[in-house]
Amino acid sequence: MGIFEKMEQHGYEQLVFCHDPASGLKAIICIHDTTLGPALGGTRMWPYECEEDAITDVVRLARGMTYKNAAAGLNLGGGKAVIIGNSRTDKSEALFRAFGRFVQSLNGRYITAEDVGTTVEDMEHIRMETSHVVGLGGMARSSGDPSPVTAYGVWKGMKACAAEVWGTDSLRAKTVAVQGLGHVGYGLCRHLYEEGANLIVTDINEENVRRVVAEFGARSAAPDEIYGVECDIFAPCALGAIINDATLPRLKCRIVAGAANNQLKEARHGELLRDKKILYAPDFIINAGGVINVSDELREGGYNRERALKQVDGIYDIMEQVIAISKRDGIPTYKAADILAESRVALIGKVQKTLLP
Ligand SMILES: NC(=O)c1ccc[n+]([C@@H]2O[C@H](COP(=O)([O-])OP(=O)(O)OC[C@H]3O[C@@H](n4cnc5c(N)ncnc54)[C@H](O)[C@@H]3O)[C@@H](O)[C@H]2O)c1
Repeated sequence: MGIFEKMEQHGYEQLVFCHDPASGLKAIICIHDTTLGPALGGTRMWPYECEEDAITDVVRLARGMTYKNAAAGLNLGGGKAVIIGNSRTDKSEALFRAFGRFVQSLNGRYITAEDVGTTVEDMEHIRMETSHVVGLGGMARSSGDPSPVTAYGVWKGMKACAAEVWGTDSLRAKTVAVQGLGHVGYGLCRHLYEEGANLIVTDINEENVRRVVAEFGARSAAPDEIYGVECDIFAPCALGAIINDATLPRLKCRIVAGAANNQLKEARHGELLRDKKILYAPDFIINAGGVINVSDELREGGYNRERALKQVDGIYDIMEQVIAISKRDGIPTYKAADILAESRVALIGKVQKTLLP
């Protein structure tokens, strides 16, 4: 398929190929949709085997950001960038500064941030060449590590699901199985523990398990056992594609709600969850706390944590809306989430501007 054909298929606006011979930079920036505002999305550094793979990844991720930002109620469009290279061996100040110049050349149509393979230090190099970057470390008014805020949003989204299933959003005495106790999983466990939930946890890193068992009185399970434990809620906070043909028949929960990206291996697994009467909280709806937090840096006066957390509280209402659309249209929640995002883009796109000519 030709590149324009690919762009036409899902309405991509712009694909920018960036090459800087001196630093060896080879990057692609994709702007999917700027109806709601400048395209915000991180820069991923990955050793793609071929250019085709890099293009496929960047367009998929950019489109995902349009949906995530729109559903979160942000006035931001969707974009993403990929740098082709090995994040352990190919990084240099020159490479990220060269990339920063390309971001600057887009004049604010694309705003970048950290992603897989890039760090706060890399963002600081980008910042030397452009102001269109968020999520810097150590600066006054920077938003810092997004993970605790992501965890907070997941907890809120989970509570909205609980209200639907049990008629009360209290998670007290509910049993939650958490897979992955890294930055987000740990924070989620803290909220659940403080609310009085029972925890069953797993991680391939034993140290992470020990910490959550000691601090929050969790019971541990082996990594492969977690899918089949008796629980009320399953919270995937590690890997993608964990809702699949092998795991689905083993699930004994009423809700799946966690932070991991791309939890459904295929769309049909979203249908199968619904058939099993398991309420699925679409990942990009309930893990939007991080992007809401970082985007607050762009608002008037710079980052304000209180304001950011207040907006993350809204994930509860957004999850309620997703459930309402799913019931109204008789469709699984993953589809309802797409409808919510698409209708916001369509609606705001129709708002007439009233500026003087
Ligand atoms: N950090 C954020 O703000 C944020 C925002 C949105 C989405 N997410 C997504 O949430 C997930 C977790 O993010 P994070 O920042 O906590 O990552 P992390 O790397 O800090 O934690 C992931 C944890 O999962 C564990 N893990 C890996 N494979 C496992 C397996 N097979 N079984 C059990 N545990 C396993 C790792 O050992 C690690 O402790 C990722 O999918 C990420 O893309 C994170």
